[in-house]
Amino acid sequence: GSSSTEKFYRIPKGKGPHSVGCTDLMTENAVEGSFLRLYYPSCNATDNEEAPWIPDKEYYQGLSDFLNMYRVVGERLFQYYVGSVTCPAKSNAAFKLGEKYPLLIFSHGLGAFRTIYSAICIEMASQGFVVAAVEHRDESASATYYCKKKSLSEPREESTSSLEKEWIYYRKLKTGEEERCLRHKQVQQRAQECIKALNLILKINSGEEVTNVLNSNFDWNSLKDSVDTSRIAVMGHSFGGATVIESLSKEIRFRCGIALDAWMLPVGDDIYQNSVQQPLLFINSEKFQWADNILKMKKLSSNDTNKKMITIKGSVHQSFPDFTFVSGGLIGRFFKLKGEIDPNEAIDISNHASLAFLQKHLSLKKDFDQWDSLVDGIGPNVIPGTNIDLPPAEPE
Ligand SMILES: CCN(CC)CCN(C[C@]12C[C@](c3ccc(C(F)(F)F)cc3)(C1)C2)C(=O)Cn1c(SCc2ccc(F)cc2)nc(=O)c2c1C=CC2
Repeated sequence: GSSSTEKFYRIPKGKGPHSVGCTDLMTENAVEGSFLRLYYPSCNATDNEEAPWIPDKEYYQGLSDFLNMYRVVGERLFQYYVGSVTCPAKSNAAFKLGEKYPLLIFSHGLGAFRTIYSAICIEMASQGFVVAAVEHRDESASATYYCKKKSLSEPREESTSSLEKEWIYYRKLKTGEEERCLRHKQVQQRAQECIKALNLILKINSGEEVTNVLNSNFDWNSLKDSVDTSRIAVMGHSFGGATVIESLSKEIRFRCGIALDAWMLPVGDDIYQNSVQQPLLFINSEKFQWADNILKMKKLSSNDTNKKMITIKGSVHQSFPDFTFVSGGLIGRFFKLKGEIDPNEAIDISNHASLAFLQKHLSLKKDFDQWDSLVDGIGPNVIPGTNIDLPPAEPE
């Protein structure tokens, strides 16, 4: 129904000129394959349904593991509270032809997965981006899966739409295990998965046939010659922010990056030998950051005018993922899913600053430069740099 509460707890629609579709793509019957949710400008498909926000119950089980809850409790809680939430994008809607769109690769955070940053991805798609939100198989996601090869002995009737899904759950840190070591290995795999996703989209753009092991009726051939292969960026939240930095240093075709509340621990020390040449925007929340984390960002940005940092006042770490929109006031504040700032205001600041930064560094011909002041930390609820007090700089 359209009761007021439902509208209140909804993931915001894209505000740009395009309707948005979304569809899932998985290649290879192996953990080494690519798995991504594509958000894209679509024709105004009225008869398509909105996509399910969290498509399998195993994601609830993975979230319970991640949040140290009993699965039997977590699964029912999530099913009850968010089981019917859809994301405001039309499932498998026809791709909007006629324009070459810049490409954005999105990397999720620790314990997250590909579908829960839909407010950001849908806004970017509505503004004319093709967005590939990858699902990482480094065991940092709450849950993910790959489709096992159909064994020859199995009945081969076409009707068997049920895929044999092999689930991989969140890997907790083992006692005595060095977190830096595990996270550094994971961030390298995550960067490779972003580069693999980039190559996959470019392959599709060139008109090459790609096998989607998921049963979807989306016509991937409609993406032929629709991606602007010279305008590609990478974006991510928290662990995904570290993945942005690693991906930029490994892949020059990523022309710039946006790190949302980056978690710098996984970033190896070698990165500070100026191996990130591309422009990079750090968009930080007020409450998540701490001195050591900020100092690593500053070390990376050492007097490089192409590296910018802004902080959104009143925001928290969870102001970027979708839970900030679907949780009620009480739960939202208890779990720190909402800050003092209204969640919609916070995501608008983040998205507008991102669009302005992307226009500047991908030389887009849009009107996103209207938000240039935000990238300089000028505007309501935003400050340049950080609110964190840093120790006085070491004398040179
Ligand atoms: C439990 C102890 N600890 C395990 C390591 C988790 C501690 N934790 C804070 C949490 C995530 C929290 C959360 C989410 C979601 C609900 C829900 F109820 F709304 F679903 C509740 C409560 C619990 C806030 C984080 O890890 C924060 N964080 C995240 S959170 C990304 C995420 C994951 C799942 C989501 F559903 C939404 C967002 N991504 C990162 O890359 C990094 C960090 C920290 C450093 C690097």
